[in-house]
Amino acid sequence: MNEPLLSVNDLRTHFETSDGTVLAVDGVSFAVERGETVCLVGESGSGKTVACESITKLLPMPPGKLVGGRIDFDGRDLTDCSPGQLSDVRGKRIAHVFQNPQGALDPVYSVGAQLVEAIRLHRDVSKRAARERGIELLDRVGIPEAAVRFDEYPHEFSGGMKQRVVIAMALAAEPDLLIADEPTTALDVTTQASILDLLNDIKAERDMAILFVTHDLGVVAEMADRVVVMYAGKVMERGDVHDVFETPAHPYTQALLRCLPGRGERRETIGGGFPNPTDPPTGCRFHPRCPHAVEDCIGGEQPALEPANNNETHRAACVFYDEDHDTEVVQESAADRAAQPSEQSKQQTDGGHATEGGNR
Ligand SMILES: Nc1ncnc2c1ncn2[C@@H]1O[C@H](COP(=O)(O)OP(=O)(O)OP(=O)(O)O)[C@@H](O)[C@H]1O
Repeated sequence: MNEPLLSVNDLRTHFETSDGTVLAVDGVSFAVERGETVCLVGESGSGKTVACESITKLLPMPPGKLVGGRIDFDGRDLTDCSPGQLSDVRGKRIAHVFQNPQGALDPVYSVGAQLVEAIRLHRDVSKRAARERGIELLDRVGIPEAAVRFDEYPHEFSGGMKQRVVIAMALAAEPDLLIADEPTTALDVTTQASILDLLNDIKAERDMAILFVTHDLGVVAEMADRVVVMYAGKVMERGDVHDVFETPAHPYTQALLRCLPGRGERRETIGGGFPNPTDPPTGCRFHPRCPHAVEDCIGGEQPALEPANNNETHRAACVFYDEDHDTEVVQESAADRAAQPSEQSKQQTDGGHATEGGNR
């Protein structure tokens, strides 16, 4: 079998802060194959962005520290690269698109000048050829009258159009992997849908892989081939999108899926608070919020990712999938979930309360 394009193994990225060590990413493993979209999902603070930033060491301040693990990209260990080797990969083979397109564009230069620079950084072409390629790219990402708008400045573009420009700049390098971190969160629903369609079309045309970060499971359903569910710096579940949506194995994934709007009369929230990232619970990090938690969930380390539903590619980090426990206790199908109100919604109806997760 071919090696995956990207393979992240036991990645640990921590931040030293005055409150203690933030275990932002704490032993995370996943892979992205060529030409596929993998979605990283989980509540705010789960470590999705830090995991992505760790891949090309674009870590924010105060300096996050990659304290362990290995990141292999196309056969090269990125954790062991010199800054020069890393800059060959960053922006060329791996491009990033972030939530806020404003931050990615320089207000002082025209969109075209920035595109030409991005193109010439990666290709030895004349200014004229770069201009032609830039107009082609703007046209490809759905900017009307691309030749005219090429010479306009970022402030002359709407939020959705700016994000299209940023995607055009990312594509200038013809990357093998696009890391898209909540690229549509700041946009209205219609613009969001058209940008997602655009990314799907480009992926199919170019056989490009996408690592897509979102907390929106509706977006996952639109985009993902495979899903990695993160919680408090750990992977709780991963698998093919159909398996994870139809038979979610980890109680955390089941709870997240109940929060999808449109399933029942009101949008649910996951009960209990999100853990303190400097002092997360022992055992399964989700155990204080888990309706199925038993003694074995409380101590030690996060359970290993074990095959769920006898499927090697669908795995869950929950004690109920080891050989000592009865898996049926936590198994739930999409049909069961749609038919039954959850424990949390019962509590809400009974006057109990549930809180949105998130620590920022
Ligand atoms: N520069 C930093 N300094 C200290 N802690 C940080 C820093 N950046 C992120 N963190 C912490 O790392 C943890 C993971 O953050 P991260 O942004 O990766 O979460 P996320 O899942 O992407 O959330 P969101 O969906 O809100 O973007 C959080 O506890 C966050 O507060």
